[in-house]
Amino acid sequence: MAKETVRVLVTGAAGQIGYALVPMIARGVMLGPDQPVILHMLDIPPAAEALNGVKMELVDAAFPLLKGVVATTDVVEACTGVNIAVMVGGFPRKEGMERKDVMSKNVSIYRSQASALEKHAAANCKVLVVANPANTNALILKEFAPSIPEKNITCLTRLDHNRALGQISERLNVQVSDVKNVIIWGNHSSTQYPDVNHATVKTPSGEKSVRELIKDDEWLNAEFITTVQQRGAAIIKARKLSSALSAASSACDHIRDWVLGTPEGTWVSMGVYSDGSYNVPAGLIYSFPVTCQNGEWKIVQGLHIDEFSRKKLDLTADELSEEKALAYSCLS
Ligand SMILES: NC(=O)c1ccc[n+]([C@@H]2O[C@H](COP(=O)([O-])OP(=O)(O)OC[C@H]3O[C@@H](n4cnc5c(N)ncnc54)[C@H](O)[C@@H]3O)[C@@H](O)[C@H]2O)c1
Ligand SMILES: O=C(O)C[C@H](O)C(=O)O
Repeated sequence: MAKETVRVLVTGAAGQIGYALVPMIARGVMLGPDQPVILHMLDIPPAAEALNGVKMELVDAAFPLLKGVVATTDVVEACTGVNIAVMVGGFPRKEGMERKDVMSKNVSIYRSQASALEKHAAANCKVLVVANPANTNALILKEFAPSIPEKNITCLTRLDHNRALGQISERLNVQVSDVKNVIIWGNHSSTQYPDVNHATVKTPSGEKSVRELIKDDEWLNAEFITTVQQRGAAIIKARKLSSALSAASSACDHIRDWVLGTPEGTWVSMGVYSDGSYNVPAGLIYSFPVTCQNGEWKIVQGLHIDEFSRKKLDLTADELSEEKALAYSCLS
């Protein structure tokens, strides 16, 4: 029997991540090759013409799974009936702007879009915030959409997770698909902690720990961590634009695993509402290792955290607490 069509919202759809993301969704990369979709694309009035151009291209590409396209600058129309919301739209930092200026603009965007989602999205809509500061935008969205269950509001750290897998695979000269169970803890920022202490690689003689195979703790505890933390900045330096295809692909990975489940024995990283696991303060959107089943994520419990890791988990939590305070000060 054909599956019921799913409505997927992409905000900021005329931007560069949007341009990479919408064809992936229309091709079934996000929800599977048998899942029909209707795309809802939102942008702001100055981008309306470009947004219409993206819609024209979607029509021209004749995607068999794409059952309709709503391209609009009206947030209510965009949010109505959506089952999945990927929030990419936001205000980027410009020359001469203070961090607080950007935070205050995004806080007000996420506050109003939270209300629209709460009122008009389908029941049980799953939300992924991509736009920076991703964790804090997601937290504001949660605060202003109190009737959306907190477990339904997440932010993207899967790109950082995938970057960590990529670095390990390059270093060991193994297939990236044979590396698993890295963890990104904390904020999608340069304080994030990419942790390989539980990561493994599939080898002809069985699964081996990444530390055992790399045999270079100095590299793993320093250069590897900063490379992953700074990868976004390195892409901006190289492309003069921030990451887009990898961000779009990772957003698809995030939603696919959330909806369709993580493979047995594998976890992924997602920014989720902290319940105090691993002594991370409750009430932050913090990236944890999670497994997903039946459309629900669960934080992986019981992993040993050594002293080195503890400091890093706390540092990125402190930054998130500061961002939260800054966001609240913008609201008052
Ligand atoms: N979490 C991650 O891993 C990750 C990775 C890459 C980029 N990002 C962030 O994603 C965001 C988007 O990046 P991009 O390169 O696509 O930027 P972009 O500037 O190309 O696109 C952003 C789009 O958002 C639109 N927009 C602005 N305000 C809006 C609003 N109120 N409602 C709807 N749309 C609005 C803009 O008009 C623009 O089309 C940025 O904040 C970027 O820093 C996050
Ligand atoms: O680093 C950035 O500012 C862009 C984005 O968040 C990324 O990680 O590529």
